Amino acid sequence: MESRELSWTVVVPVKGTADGKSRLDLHVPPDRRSRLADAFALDTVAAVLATPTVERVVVVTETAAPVAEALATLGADLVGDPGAGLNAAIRAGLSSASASVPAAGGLAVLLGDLPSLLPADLALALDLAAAHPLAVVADAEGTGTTLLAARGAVPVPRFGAGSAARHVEGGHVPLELPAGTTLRRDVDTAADLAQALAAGVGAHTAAALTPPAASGPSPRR
Ligand SMILES: Nc1nc2c(ncn2[C@@H]2O[C@H](COP(=O)(O)OP(=O)(O)OP(=O)(O)O)[C@@H](O)[C@H]2O)c(=O)[nH]1
Ligand SMILES: C=C(OP(=O)(O)O)C(=O)O
Repeated sequence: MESRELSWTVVVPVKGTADGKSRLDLHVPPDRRSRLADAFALDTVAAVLATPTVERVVVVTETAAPVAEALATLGADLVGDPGAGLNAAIRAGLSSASASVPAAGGLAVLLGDLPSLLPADLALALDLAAAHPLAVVADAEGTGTTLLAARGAVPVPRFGAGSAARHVEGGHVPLELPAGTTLRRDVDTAADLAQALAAGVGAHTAAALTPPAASGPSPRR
């Protein structure tokens, strides 16, 4: 087995604009939906920063976006979004981050819509990914991608509908993870959000769902 306990640099794309999470049909005003999208990103990045083998988190976003300052306050480094879609944003993050990845380090891409993510689940996946030059984790449906990881290489992002199969075709090895891992629980739709709430969500998402002066879901952490 190749070296374990690599330290990782993780690139997280966060749209940060008002049109994020357009499939999340909750019958709420658009500003509320975009606050929720920001909360997903904050919970995702907080979990990544709490993962012991993660050394650095690079968030690619519009640096003027309301969420950018909060992400930086958590401890993420920011890279400006080139404004040419998800794959271009990820390539910008990888190109900025790869220059400072140590020889014994790994480089990963994690999507920023995983409000249930637990650091232990990410740590396990990164540990397993360390055995492969390129690895991928599919979303709960098995069609999308939540994580790409690379050791001694740079992941090749081919995100968009059906991306898991494209990443496998591109040489990323699918990781076998325990059933129920929170790493696969991305939130695109209201049904996904219901499942995420059942698994438990981070404090930002719980707060964003709690109407003022009323009780709502309790944060898990
Ligand atoms: N920086 C950046 N991040 C993006 C971009 N598009 C999507 N993302 C992020 O990538 C992750 C997964 O994206 P999607 O599920 O496609 O999110 P989305 O575009 O907000 O959602 P839909 O409108 O429902 O397609 C989320 O963390 C998004 O914030 C982009 O153009 N730039
Ligand atoms: C962007 C992707 O996922 P989602 O289904 O969350 O949009 C993807 O898997 O490429």
